[in-house]
Amino acid sequence: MVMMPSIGGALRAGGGADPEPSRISPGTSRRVIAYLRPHSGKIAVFVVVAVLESLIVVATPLLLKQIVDEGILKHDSKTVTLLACLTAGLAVLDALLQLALAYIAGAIGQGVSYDLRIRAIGHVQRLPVAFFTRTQTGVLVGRLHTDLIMTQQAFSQLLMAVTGAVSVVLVMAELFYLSWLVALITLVLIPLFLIPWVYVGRVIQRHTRQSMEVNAGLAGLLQERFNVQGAMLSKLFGRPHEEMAEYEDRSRKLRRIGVNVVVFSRMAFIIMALMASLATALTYGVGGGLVLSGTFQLGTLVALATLLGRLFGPITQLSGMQANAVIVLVSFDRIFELLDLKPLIEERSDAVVLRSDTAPEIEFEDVSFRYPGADEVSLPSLEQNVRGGREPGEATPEVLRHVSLHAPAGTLTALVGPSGAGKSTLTHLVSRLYDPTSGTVRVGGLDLRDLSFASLHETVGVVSQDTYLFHDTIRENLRYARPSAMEDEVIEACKGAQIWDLIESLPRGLDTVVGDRGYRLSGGEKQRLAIARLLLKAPSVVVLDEATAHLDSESEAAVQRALRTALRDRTSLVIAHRLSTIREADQIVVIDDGGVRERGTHEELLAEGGLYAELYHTQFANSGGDGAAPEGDGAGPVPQMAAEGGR
Ligand SMILES: Nc1ncnc2c1ncn2[C@@H]1O[C@H](COP(=O)(O)OP(=O)(O)OP(=O)(O)O)[C@@H](O)[C@H]1O
Repeated sequence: MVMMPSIGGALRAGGGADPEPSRISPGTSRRVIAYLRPHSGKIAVFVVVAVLESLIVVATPLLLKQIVDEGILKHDSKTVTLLACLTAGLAVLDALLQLALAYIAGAIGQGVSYDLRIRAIGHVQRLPVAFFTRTQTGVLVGRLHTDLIMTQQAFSQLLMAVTGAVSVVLVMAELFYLSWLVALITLVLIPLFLIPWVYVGRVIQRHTRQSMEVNAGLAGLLQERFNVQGAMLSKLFGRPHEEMAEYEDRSRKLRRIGVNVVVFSRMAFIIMALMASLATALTYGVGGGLVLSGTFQLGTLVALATLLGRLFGPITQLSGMQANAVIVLVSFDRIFELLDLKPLIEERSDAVVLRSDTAPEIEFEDVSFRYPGADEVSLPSLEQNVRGGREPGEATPEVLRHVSLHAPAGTLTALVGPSGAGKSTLTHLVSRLYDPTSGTVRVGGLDLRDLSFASLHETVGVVSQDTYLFHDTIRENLRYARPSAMEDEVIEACKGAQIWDLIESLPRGLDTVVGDRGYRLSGGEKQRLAIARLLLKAPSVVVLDEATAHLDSESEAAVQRALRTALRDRTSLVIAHRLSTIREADQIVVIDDGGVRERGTHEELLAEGGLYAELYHTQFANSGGDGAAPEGDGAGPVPQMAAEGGR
């Protein structure tokens, strides 16, 4: 179209001026169009209705011309009445068509955002845990939620502006039909106003992306600080004035950007309104002279003036189109960026199902591992609150080196070793949170990478040290492991986990809400709930990270009994912090510096006098015991065998 700047061109130009924050990746428009394809039926109806509506827009000035020339000037009241009624009827039809357009535009806009949202959430669900360890939750949520709300609004408005484009074309055609001179003057005038408009569009584009980023960053920060753990940390260690200064700084940025966006958006409208007024004055100036000289009729002048009013209306609407197109493209681009992140852990198309009714053996064969680097799993824009940022191509060290390990079916393997030795990493590989960099992890003789996700989840159950509970009732938290579980099964699991007595004593029993992340429960209670959740799931492989937190002897004994039930007849890999667990283990594997240093039973390893014996004695020496003490209670924690004996 002659009078409209290319939106893509304006965006690219804007990107050139400020490459980082405002650049839209090449191909974004093409990908957006792909999302429109499923809605092509609705779009076709929309275009037909838009054309009909625009035809009404251009028909009215012609009717007015007839009223003046054939009715008023010829004193024909019947023609005046008839044409006036027709004009009114068209105005009503126009209103109804506009309503229909708004409905269809809304349906298309919402439909596209729905598709994009479902795709994006589904994709994020498939991303590896490494992605979540690097990404700031609030920033991610902002991108998936706030951005998409903005997109759907902008998208509907964008479609509405399309009707404006059709009107502009038809109005210009009619202008030429009525007076080529006025039409030419209009055509010359419009580009003069488009120059400042293109500039305004670029500024709006830059500010839109900046505002999305600052908004997401602030949301991320608030989410981090205003959850129970964040709030607690901030109260204990935080510096409220500095933190407040940070919030103020970000809010100030938002305020500045917001003011700029309002001013520049308004400026676009002002330019358009000014153009309309100047063009009308020009029409009456030039056209008035032409009427006086008898070149054209008064009716034509009225029609021209009306038409010009109808031209600048849609152009004004189109000026919003640029800003809306920018919002849509920027938001889509940000979601596409996320969709382009490849999930590192995928289910094979020919994945096999592991029979999980009997406990399988676990085997590590020459496994080495390093955590994936930021470039492989994350996006710099999702780590924006991290001070100092990250280095591109940042290499990560090898955490496990040539680990070979065999845990026979139905046995308990205790993992011990200094802090940072790689024990948790080893267990992460069994639940396939990560895949080894080299070597193979097998469960039941099958490579984990060959298993279907469903059977892997069914087979392997995990109880981590830091129990995570949703802000929901105890019942729902437990049933998360098996939504089909009946009430008596839930109770049975609670009894097995030694937590039923406590639940029964609560006024609301299983309907007690546990609080954000289970904050209303003690450490021991939370771990027992986690064990109940595991029992409900009844996996044949258990990966357990024992709590290191000190429990009183009563909860200590309860957790110990719960564990005994949880581990019975299962193949288990336990990061052991309690002597009783270590002593009950069929084998103890000592991990040190990413490798297996020793393995054997408690007695064998003590007799060997190696690292295990050293850790064991150091620990008891530290706690004032003589090495014989643990025999007595058997349930005492091995206080940071890890930390104190560490490297
Ligand atoms: N998500 C991660 N990304 C990168 N490196 C990690 C990650 N998690 C752990 N590491 C590193 O891997 C090494 C092994 O950590 P791991 O948690 O497996 O040790 P651990 O033996 O379980 O220690 P602890 O007893 O203290 O829990 C450490 O050097 C740690 O810094």
